[in-house]
Amino acid sequence: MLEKDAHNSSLTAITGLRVSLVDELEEQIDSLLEVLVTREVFTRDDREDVLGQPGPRGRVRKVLDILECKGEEAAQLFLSIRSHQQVFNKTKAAQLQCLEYNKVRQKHKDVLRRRSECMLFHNSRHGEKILFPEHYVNLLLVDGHQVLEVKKHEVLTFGQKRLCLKQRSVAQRTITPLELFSRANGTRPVKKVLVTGVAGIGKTMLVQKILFNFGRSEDSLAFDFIIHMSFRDLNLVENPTNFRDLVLRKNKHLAKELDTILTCDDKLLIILDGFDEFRHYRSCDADVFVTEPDEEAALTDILGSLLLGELLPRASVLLTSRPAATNHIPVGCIDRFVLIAGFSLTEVNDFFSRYFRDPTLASSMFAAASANELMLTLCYIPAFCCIVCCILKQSKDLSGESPKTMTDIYVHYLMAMLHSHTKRRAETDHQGSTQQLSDTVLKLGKLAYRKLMEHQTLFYSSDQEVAALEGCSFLSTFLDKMVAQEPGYTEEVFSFAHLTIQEFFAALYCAVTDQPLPDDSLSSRGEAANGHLDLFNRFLSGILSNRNAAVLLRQVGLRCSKEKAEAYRYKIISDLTKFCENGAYILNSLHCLFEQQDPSIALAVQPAKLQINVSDNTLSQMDYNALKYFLNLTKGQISELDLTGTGVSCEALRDIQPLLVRCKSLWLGENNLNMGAVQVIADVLRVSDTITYLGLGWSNIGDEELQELCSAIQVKKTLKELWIEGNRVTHKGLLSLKNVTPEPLKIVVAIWNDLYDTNPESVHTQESIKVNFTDDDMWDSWGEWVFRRCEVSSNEKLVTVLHKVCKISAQCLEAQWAKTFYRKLSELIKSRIECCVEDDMCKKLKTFDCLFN
Ligand SMILES: Nc1ncnc2c1ncn2[C@@H]1O[C@H](COP(=O)(O)OP(=O)(O)OP(=O)(O)O)[C@@H](O)[C@H]1O
Repeated sequence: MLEKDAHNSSLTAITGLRVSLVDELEEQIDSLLEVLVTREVFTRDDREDVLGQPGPRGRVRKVLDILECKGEEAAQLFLSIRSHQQVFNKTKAAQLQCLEYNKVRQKHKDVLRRRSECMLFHNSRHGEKILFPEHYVNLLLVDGHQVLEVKKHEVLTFGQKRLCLKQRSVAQRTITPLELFSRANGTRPVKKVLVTGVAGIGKTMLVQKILFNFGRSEDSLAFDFIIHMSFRDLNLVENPTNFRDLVLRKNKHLAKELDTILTCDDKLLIILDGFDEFRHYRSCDADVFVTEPDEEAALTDILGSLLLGELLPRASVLLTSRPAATNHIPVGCIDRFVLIAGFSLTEVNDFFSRYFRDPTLASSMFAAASANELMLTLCYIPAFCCIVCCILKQSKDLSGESPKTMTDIYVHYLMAMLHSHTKRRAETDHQGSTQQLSDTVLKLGKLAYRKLMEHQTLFYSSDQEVAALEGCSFLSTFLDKMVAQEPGYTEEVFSFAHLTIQEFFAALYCAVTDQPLPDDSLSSRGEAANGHLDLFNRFLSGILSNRNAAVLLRQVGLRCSKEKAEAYRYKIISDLTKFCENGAYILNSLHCLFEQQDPSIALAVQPAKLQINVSDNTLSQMDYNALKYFLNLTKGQISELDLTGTGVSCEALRDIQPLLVRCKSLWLGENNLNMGAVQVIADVLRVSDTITYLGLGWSNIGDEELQELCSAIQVKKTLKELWIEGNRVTHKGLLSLKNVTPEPLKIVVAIWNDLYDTNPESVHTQESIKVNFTDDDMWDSWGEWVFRRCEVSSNEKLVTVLHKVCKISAQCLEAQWAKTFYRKLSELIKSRIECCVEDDMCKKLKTFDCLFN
C-alpha cells in the first residue's frame, strides 16, 4: 500500500490540491493546455475535450480528470510545468512592479523638478520667472554644531554615573549638500540630519536645491524618493491623520506605488522644512508612538515617531529649523547637526552678479553696498542680501542715510516697493494716495501681527484679516497666494513672501497703532521670550528708532507715538541694566539697542556690574557687531563676558580682543579653540590688568596650548583662577603650571583631563591644582555662581545648565556644598514646575526634579 502511494505521489498530490488548483489555474488554463500539448503530455483529442467544457474552471477540472486517467508520469510532468509557470509568473510580476516603481520614481522626479525650478524673489512675482539654477548661490554649510552636539551628548548620558565625563569639542568642517547623508568617518550611518540657521540664511533654499538636483538626477544622493513637507503647510492639518495621507496631500501621483515606496524606506528621504514655524513645535518629543504609516494619530505623534525612528526606521529625515526652536527637537535622535553659515564675501559678490546680470551694473551696485560695512555684514545673510539688491535695483543707489541695521534695510525695502507701486499707479490712474498706501500697510500689519502671535504663517482667504485686504492693489508684492486642495473644495491660501517680512509688518503694526508693547521680560516663572519673537522685537526697536520713525512718517504717513517710542527706549535701558547686573542672557537686548543706533541709550545704561552673557548660541558677525556696539560705548571693566558654547573662532576673538582685555571673568569654554585662538587669549593675558578668572573647559586644549597660556600668565600675573576641565591636558602638561601656581594662579581646575596614570612627579599634589571634586569653599562659590545663573535663566536655558550640572552629582553628593547646591536647585525646579504652562518643558523639569531627589 505504502509503495503504491509512493509511486502515485504526484497523482495523489493533484487529487489533494484539486480545489485550490482550480482557483489557481483558471486564468492561465489556455496557455497551460498549449504547453501540455507541446510537451506531448496531452494529445490533440485531449485538447478538444478540454476546450469543449464551458468556462475556464470547467476546463481546469477536465484537465485534472484526464491527468488522473493518464497516470503518474503525466501527473509528474504536469506538476513540473505548473511550478515553472509559477516561477515565470512571479518574475513577470516583479518586473512589472519594478517597471511601475521606476515609472513613478521618474514621474516624481519630474514633479519635484517642476516645483523647484523657479526662484521667487520678493519683487519679481508678477509672472516673471527666475530660473533656480541661474540664481542659486552656494551656501556655506558647516558640519558639526558644538552646542547641539553637547546637548545631544547630555541627553543621551542623562543621569548616568560615569567616571570620566569628558566631552570632546566638535571638529567643524564645511560640507556640500551632497555630503549631508554621507557617513561621518565612514562609520555610523547618518539618517537624521538637523539643519539650523538664523532667519533668512537659506534653509528653505537649501531644501529647494536638494529637490531640484534630485529632480534632475544631478546628484548621487542615494534615494529613490524624496518627500518634501513644510511645517508652514502642516499647520493646516487640524485632525488626527496618518503618515500615508500626509504624503498624499501634495503627492497624489504616488498613490499607486506608496506601499512599495514605504516598504523600501531605506531608499526614502523625508524633508521637514521650517520646524520653528510649526504651531505645535512644543509637542514633538512624542511618548505615544506611531509605528505604521496607516495608523491614525495626532500630527505631532506621527512626526515625533518619524524623528525618533519608530515610524519608518530606515528612512532618512532632514529637518530644518531656526535655532530658537531647537530646544524642542528631540536631539538625541539626530545623527548630524549642520549649521548654515550663509554667504561669504565671494558668494555675496556672486549673488549681486546673478541678480543684476549686467556685470558693470552688478559691480557698481556691489561697490555701493560695500561702502557701508554694516550693510555688507547684513548681506552675509541671503535674505538680506536679496533685499539689499532689490532696494538698489529700485532706487539705483542708497540715497539718504544709508542703512545700518536690519530694520533700516526692511524700511528701505518697503519704501522702494511702495514707491515703485505708486509710480506704476500714477502712470495709469493717478489715484494712489499716501492715505491708501498707509491703510493697506496697516491692514497687512494687522494680519502679520495677529497671525505671528498665533504662530501662523499661512492664512485662508476666509480669515477676517485676509478678507479685509480684498481689493488692495499691491498685495502681491508682499503676499504669496496659493490654492489649497481640501477634500471637496479648494481655497486660496496666503503667506508673506518670507517669514522675516511677516515679522517686519507685525512689528510695524505694533509700533504705529495703540497695540500695547509685548511684555517679554523674564517673569518669575522663567517664561522669557522663547525666541519666537526675537526678530519681531528687533524690528520693533528699529522701527521705533528716531531715524526710521521719521522715514515712515514722511513717506507713508505712518506715525509712531512719541510715548511708545520713549517707553520702548526706557525698556531697553532697564532690560540691559537688569541683565548686566544679574547675568541673564542678553543678546536680543543688545540687538534691540543696536537697532536704535542711538548712543545716548547705551550711555544711559549704567549697571552696578557689567556682566554680558551671550552663551550657548552660535554667534554670527551681526551678533558680534551688536556686542561691540554696546561695549564700545561703555567704559571700564567688564565684570564678566560669557562666550561659552558660542562657536567663537580665532578671527572673532581677534575682532573683539580690545573687549577681552577689559574683562575680569572671561568664559570661553565649550568652544573648539585651536592654537590660533589660544594665542589671542595669551595676548590678552599679556596685556590685561584686569583679567582674573578664565574658563576654558571642554575646548580642546592640550599640553602645548596650556604651555602657551602659562608663559603669558607670567607677564602681568593678574590671573587667579584657570578652569580647564574636560580637555586633553596630561601630567606633562600640568608641569608647565609649576611657575604660576600657587602664585599668581591660586586655583586651576583640571578635572576630566588625560590624567590617568599616577605620576610621582606630578604637580597636581599641589593644593591649588584640582583634579577632583573636593569639599571646600571654592566649590561652594562655584555652586553659588551656577545657582545665580539658573535663577535668571529662562526655563529653556535652565534645562541646558541642569544637563551640565547633573553630570557631577554622582561623584560629589556627599560634600556639604553639593548638598546645599542640589537642594537649592531642587527648590528652584519645583517652583518653576508649579508655574510652567508648557507641557514639554514641564516634562523636562520633572525629570530633573526626580533626579535631584
Ligand atoms: N543659496 C541662495 N542663493 C540665492 N538666494 C538665496 C539663497 N539662500 C537664500 N536666498 C534668498 O534668501 C531668501 C531667504 O531664504 P530662505 O527662505 O531659504 O531662508 P530660511 O533660512 O528658510 O529663513 P526662515 O528661517 O526665516 O524661514 C530667499 O527667498 C532667497 O531670496
